[in-house]
Amino acid sequence: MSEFRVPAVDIGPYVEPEQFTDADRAAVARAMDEACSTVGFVQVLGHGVPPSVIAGLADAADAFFGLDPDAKRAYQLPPDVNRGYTPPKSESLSLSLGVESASKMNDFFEAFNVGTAASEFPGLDLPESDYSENVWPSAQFRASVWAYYAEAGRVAHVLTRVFADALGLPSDFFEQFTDHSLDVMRMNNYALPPGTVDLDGDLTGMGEHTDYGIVTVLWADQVAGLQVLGADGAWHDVRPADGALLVNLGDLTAQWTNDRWRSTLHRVKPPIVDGTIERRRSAAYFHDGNVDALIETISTCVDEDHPAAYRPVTVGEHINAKLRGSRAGVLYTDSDRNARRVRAARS
Ligand SMILES: O=C(O)CCC(=O)C(=O)O
Ligand SMILES: [Fe+2]
Repeated sequence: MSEFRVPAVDIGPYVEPEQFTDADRAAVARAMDEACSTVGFVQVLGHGVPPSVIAGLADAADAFFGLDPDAKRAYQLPPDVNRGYTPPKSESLSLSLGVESASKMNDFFEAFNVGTAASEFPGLDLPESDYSENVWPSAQFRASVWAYYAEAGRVAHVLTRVFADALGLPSDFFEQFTDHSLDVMRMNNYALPPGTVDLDGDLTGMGEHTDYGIVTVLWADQVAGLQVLGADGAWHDVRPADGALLVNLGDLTAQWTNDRWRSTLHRVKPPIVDGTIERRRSAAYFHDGNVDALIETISTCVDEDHPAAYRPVTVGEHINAKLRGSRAGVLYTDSDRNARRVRAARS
């Protein structure tokens, strides 16, 4: 069996263009094309996010998740508002895929979501239901989380420029779809108090899913748990290398590229040590695109051997159908292919 590996790509030549040549950038774009075509997950180096900003994010998440359950629940919002606190076992990501979890148990992660708000674009009439305002447990939390949010957003934007080059498109191709991008960051905490862990039950940290948008920038600590479904049909453990951010493609990119690039299935199954869950943390920054952008397969990705596989969809339509699955328990039904891949991997 061939060894599963998440390729590393150093995007330094795009982050600090003046220090590199066009040939350096072309090499990055080629490496990205290879990674996106084969795995759909990439270890990104040279991203330029200061370690102090990452440490600030981790500290803010630790401080919040360390509060009493009641204090955390004060920041819970209705399921149709994708912001604020999500208690453990209130979502089921596999429902976003059209698959019910074997035990019908919800995922045990808890999360805190922040995102882009309509008020950031006073000149545009953006729907508040998508671009909801944030809630902030403290000024310190807000400053630290927002500093990282800005950095992750910058990295996501740089990545779309790498993608455009890798796909042979004009470098600014994605700008028209992302100038008021509906971005959301989910900070995840995988932990259950000692004594509450039912070792015989189905312990899913986060159920299998694909991400919904264009690209995800994922910071994760190095505790095991993240698993990626390889082209070989098996689940593989993935841990970020020192200093790396994990990057994976979402459904909209698979759709744009007619599956030349992969929106890779992944899930989280944190290890159990001495009868308790080894705590794990992550923060997924979802770069989803403008709510009103129409995603149509890129013409260079369609030919006789690769007929167009998807009907055009707006970002808002797709993201909301998916969120109704994960957050509101309404099974998503437009993804037979992915649901089949998950069932095949289970058996
Ligand atoms: O915790 C992780 O490493 C993955 C999280 C994830 O897949 C998500 O939030 O969509
Ligand atoms: Fe994900």
